[in-house]
Amino acid sequence: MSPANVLVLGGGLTGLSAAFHLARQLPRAANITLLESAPRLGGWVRSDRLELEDGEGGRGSVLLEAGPRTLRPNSPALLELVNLLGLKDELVTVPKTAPAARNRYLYLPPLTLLPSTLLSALLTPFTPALRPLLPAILREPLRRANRPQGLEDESVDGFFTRRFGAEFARRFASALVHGVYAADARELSVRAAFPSLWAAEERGRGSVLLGLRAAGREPAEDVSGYDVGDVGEAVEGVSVFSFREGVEAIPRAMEGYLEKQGNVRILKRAAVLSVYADEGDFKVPSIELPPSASNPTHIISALPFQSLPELLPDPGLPFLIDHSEYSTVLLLNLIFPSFAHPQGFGYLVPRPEGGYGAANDGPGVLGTVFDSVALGEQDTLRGVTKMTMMSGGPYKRRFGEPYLPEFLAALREHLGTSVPDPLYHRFVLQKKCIPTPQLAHTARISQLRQALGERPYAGRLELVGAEVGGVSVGDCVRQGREAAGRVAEMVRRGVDAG
Ligand SMILES: C=Cc1c2[nH]c(c1C)Cc1[nH]c(c(CCC(=O)O)c1C)Cc1[nH]c(c(C)c1CCC(=O)O)Cc1[nH]c(c(C)c1C=C)C2
Repeated sequence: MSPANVLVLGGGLTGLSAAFHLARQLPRAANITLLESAPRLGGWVRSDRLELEDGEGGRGSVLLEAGPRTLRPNSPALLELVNLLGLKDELVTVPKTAPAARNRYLYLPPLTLLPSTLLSALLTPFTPALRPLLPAILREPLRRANRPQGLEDESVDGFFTRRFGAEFARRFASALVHGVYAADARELSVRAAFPSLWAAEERGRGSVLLGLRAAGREPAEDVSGYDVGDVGEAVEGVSVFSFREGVEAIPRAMEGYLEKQGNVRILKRAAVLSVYADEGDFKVPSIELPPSASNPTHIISALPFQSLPELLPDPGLPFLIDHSEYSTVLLLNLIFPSFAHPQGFGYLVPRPEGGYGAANDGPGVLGTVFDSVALGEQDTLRGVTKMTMMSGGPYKRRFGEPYLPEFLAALREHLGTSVPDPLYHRFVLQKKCIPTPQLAHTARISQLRQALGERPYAGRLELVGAEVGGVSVGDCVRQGREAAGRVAEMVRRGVDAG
């Protein structure tokens, strides 16, 4: 049997993970081509080490992240990658007992520590800013079930308003959505964005809190089907982790592995214009592609869904895909001379009372991560404070001319303290970096899956990525692994041409 030709589109985490697992599973039975339009692989993940002086004669380096900075150990697919790529000794871990794990703040104002346990929630009357929110939490389990019959989806804001009241939704749900999707809770689908909350309401017979409590007693995802080696033990009791050289250690190590495989070709600065599906091999017209890649038997696309309607000249699929919306985030990495600030992961800022777009929005800050609290170990320059401010998303501001003093003024206001001028700062604009699933997203994705199972695709075109299976790093690498597994299975069974 001639080898299958598998084309992987997109060299972000999902595409890299797909190519990595394919190469491991089909070392001889497939030619694998990975195509990336950018000059580098890794997608939104980017870690840069910067040499710096502290202004008092001290020299050293700091690690800056332009994308995700911490990873959660609840993803067996991610732990498996750490093991297979030999990254265990590079781990930087944050124990569950550390301030960076326990303390998250909300700018209500003032900056307010969120209770992390039920007991601390009951003590919130001593925190004046949280006092109005406590009754909403205490009443929720007693509130009768109120999901309208037949309701298939609703906005995150609608969901929280129904169970906890409008004020709780504005202050808490909007901040939660800022901290994960950089989006407007009034537009985001709760079923797609927070499936565990939607399921908890069902499990708790109407009460989200009772449902979450029951879910908390269930065992974590089973790692037995994954080759996690001794990484499971290394992350026991760990809240989040990264690596000495940052999250980009993962895509760099995958690229290093792929470069050594004889049946894998990586093409950067290379994009495809269209994909035609017929009963035989796909046709991917491109002057840049070798024949094995321009007539692939299987395609795994990890491209953002926003680029797919142009790529697939098939009226059915783009119709299902075309509803994708994304958040654009303007990120500000800051290095300060060390100064005292609350010790925790960081803080989130809820939606302003008057909504977005008001004159006093300032730079539209969604939240700030106190990087050096969790990941100070990555830096060799001592005596500095590292933070990242995130802005944009639903705030309707221009991104053209970010203005540092505006951000520093916002930070001073949020922290309620004086903040020194930074030793270093950089702005990074991440355009359309997080998908924001709209209402009925889950239903559209099931229709899409069904269409891809039918002819002419018949399972030979996989569409994977944050739009389909979740936005965390663990979700992305799991999807790449699963798509690779399905393709490998088809290739082994000799199903390569419809
Ligand atoms: C202020 C903006 C943002 C912060 N992080 C992100 C944005 C847009 C991006 C982001 N954060 C999370 C994810 C999901 C992936 C994952 O690892 O789970 C993404 C894409 C995780 C997350 N961050 C916060 C919460 C509640 C979650 C969900 C999972 C969890 O409970 O850990 C809160 C949070 N995010 C930011 C801050 C400053 C913050 C809380 C203080 C920054």
